[in-house]
Amino acid sequence: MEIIHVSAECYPVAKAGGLGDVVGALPKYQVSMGHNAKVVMPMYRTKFLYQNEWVVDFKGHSNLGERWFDFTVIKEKHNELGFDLYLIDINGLLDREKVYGYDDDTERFTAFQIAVVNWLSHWQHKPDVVHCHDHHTGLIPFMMKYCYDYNKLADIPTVVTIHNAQYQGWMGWDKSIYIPRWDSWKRGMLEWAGSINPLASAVKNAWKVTTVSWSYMEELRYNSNGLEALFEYEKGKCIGILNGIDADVWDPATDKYIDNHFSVEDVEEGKLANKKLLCEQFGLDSSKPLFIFIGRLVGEKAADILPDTIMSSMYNFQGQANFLILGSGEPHVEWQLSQLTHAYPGAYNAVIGYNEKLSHLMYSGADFLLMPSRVEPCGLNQMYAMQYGTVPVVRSTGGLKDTVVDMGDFQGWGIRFNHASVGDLTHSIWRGIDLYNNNPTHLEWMRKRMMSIDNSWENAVQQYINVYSSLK
Ligand SMILES: Nc1ncnc2c1ncn2[C@@H]1O[C@H](COP(=O)(O)OP(=O)(O)O[C@H]2O[C@H](CO)[C@@H](O)[C@H](O)[C@H]2O)[C@@H](O)[C@H]1O
Repeated sequence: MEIIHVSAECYPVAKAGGLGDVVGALPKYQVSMGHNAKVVMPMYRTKFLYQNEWVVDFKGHSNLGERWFDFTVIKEKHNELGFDLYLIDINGLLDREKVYGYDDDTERFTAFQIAVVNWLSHWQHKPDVVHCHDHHTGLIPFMMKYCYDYNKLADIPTVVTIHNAQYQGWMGWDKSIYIPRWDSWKRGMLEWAGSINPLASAVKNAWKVTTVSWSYMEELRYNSNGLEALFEYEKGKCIGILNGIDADVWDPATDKYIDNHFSVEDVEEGKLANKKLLCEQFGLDSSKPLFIFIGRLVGEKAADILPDTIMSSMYNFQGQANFLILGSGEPHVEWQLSQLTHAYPGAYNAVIGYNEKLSHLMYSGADFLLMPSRVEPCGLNQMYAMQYGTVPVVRSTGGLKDTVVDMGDFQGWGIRFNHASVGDLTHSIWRGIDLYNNNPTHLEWMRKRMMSIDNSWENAVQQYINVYSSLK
């Protein structure tokens, strides 16, 4: 099958979070199973662009309201990622270093989507499916059906995958002129609650909607930032498919970012060697359990409860644990987490920023990973942690619920709790400290158990292929 993935992120070209990981891996595994998967994304000015060779595939032009723009589609020459990678360049809009966070993100991603459909409309043949990811590509199913210039694409099946329904790309109706000439009788197919809502539009117009875990699919019907009724109405075309993890990147036996490789057999020795490195680097005590947090410091991840949880753990458990945080996000949380380094030298440290290499060392050297997320569609961190024998300490929600079984349950290997609160998280940290200090044999068993779980992409890929096939 020929599958076109359209996304704002794709690792290692540009990644801001889990979306990048998924779009960097899923097409590669689809290709390895005999399909012809391609990715098209914006041409940001990232390292990957300058380190690889490109050929021009197409040049076109279009309008964003009254603004005329030229675009160029370039293709990576040597199939470095294991699939065809296309980048779309639009000067003045996409030629930036970061993926998101600019005042004109609406204009940037709308122009990107227009360029994608324009490019597809010039193809001599039709792909089997156009697979859009998140709201940045959410207007594409509408454009393919209802924009006069592009509705020859209307019979190509579209699938949208929701990685995160918190962000929906809302636009005021004044921006409706950005969308190329469209059938104004269909305005309802763009709208939700008075705005143009690209995510809602994707759910309405795509032939099939998927999200990244079964539990999150259920949750969307009662907690999806305003779209609950829509998910209830459209539930017939929605399906949950759990993400996999990319074993080429996330395997403690081969990980290019760590020096001390290990596998199930030598997990204790391997992890300890990495833990010692980490503790040396961050002034921590490797004889005590090491709890880490990696991720965006935002409300959705409940990063705001970390400072108080760390203070309460330091007070209640009298320095029996170490903490190391890596992340960036809301400034007041960044500030609080930085300040704590002065309060607890030797037991706590924080790196504010984004650091791919350090994240690998942390997954491999830590004992416990904290994920108190308020919302977690799938969560990759806990799956990476499990692959590296690090016990996930997670709130029972979304994909966390689907991938982690509490150690109190039959053959469980994780720690789960119910509320994103300082009390629940502190209690879970205590369960971790107790396990580490008083039951190391069971901890070792849990590490081996979680490392032998198969979270590979192969299974998920087959489910996506089944979805595409059902649309033929
Ligand atoms: N400061 C930092 N330095 C280095 N690495 C960092 C980092 N902050 C985050 N990361 C990395 O970014 C990724 C985060 O992935 P997640 O899936 O946990 O969350 P995210 O909310 O971005 O993804 C959304 O999409 C994914 C994919 O579908 C869903 O799993 C998830 O639930 C949903 O919220 C991991 O690879 C993590 O290691």
